[in-house]
Amino acid sequence: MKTITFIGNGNMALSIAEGLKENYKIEVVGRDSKKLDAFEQKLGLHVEKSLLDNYNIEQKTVMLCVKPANVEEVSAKLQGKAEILYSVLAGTSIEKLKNNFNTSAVVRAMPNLAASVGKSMTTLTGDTAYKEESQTLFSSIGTTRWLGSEKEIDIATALAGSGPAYLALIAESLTDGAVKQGLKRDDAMAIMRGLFDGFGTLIQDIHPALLKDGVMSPGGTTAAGYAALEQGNVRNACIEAIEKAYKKAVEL
Ligand SMILES: NC(=O)C1=CN([C@@H]2O[C@H](COP(=O)(O)OP(=O)(O)OC[C@H]3O[C@@H](n4cnc5c(N)ncnc54)[C@H](O)[C@@H]3O)[C@@H](O)[C@H]2O)C=CC1
Ligand SMILES: O=C(O)[C@@H]1CCC=N1
Repeated sequence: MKTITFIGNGNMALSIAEGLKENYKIEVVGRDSKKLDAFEQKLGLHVEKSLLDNYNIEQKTVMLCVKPANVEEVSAKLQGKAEILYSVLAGTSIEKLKNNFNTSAVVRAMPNLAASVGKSMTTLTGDTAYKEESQTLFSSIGTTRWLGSEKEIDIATALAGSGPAYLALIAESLTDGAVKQGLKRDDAMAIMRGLFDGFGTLIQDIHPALLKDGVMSPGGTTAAGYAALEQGNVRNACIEAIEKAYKKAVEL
């Protein structure tokens, strides 16, 4: 069994480790032994746990899962040269990773929160020698797509990395709208969840514009609601959300 060494033991590390644990041996490296114990407990199987100080990454397959601002501090504590460094850090360039970490190869990955339910949309880019291995690794937490440049993965970060938060805003506000009109909160929540479940399947095979055409009856309810969304500039707000998130990724 190949070993994957997680550096960082937060939400993303745990979600990815959940997907990998059947087929890979997991090691985890962090700052706090209590948090490492909690990670092991949540994962539900024995993992090799180590503290960060002077940890040796020689020839290891590393999964870097700390925050972008921690790169300098974390890399300074490591020894040895990794075989490959997978980084899930938003907006952190391969050049910056290579300048800080001693590693033969780097692949950037951008999963999303759905990794925790095995349905992440993960984009990948970096050393093409690891294209296949990275796709195999990350397909254990959902769907993968290899991209040809770091600019593209920064845009994909805005779309699919941050996307669950945008859809959550839509989900919450539509539910609030139904409550405002008099639907009970628990009924509104259950109906919203059913809506997203069905929509998630439908959108796999149909263009969004055609889906909309299929729902909208002449002079009907959908046309009335849809016009209100257009009046509220929701389309433009979505386009701007991607622009702002992409620019932030470039800044990080
Ligand atoms: N949460 C999400 O939906 C997504 C997050 N990401 C990326 O995943 C990375 C981790 O995010 P989360 O797991 O959500 O955050 P988290 O806060 O749950 O985990 C961060 C980890 O970094 C460790 N850490 C923090 N400061 C440190 C330091 N100075 N030295 C050593 N370790 C330190 C923490 O102990 C923790 O284990 C981020 O870089 C983020 O850009 C990528 C895709 C989606
Ligand atoms: O908000 C963030 O910066 C991270 C990257 C994508 C999702 N969460």
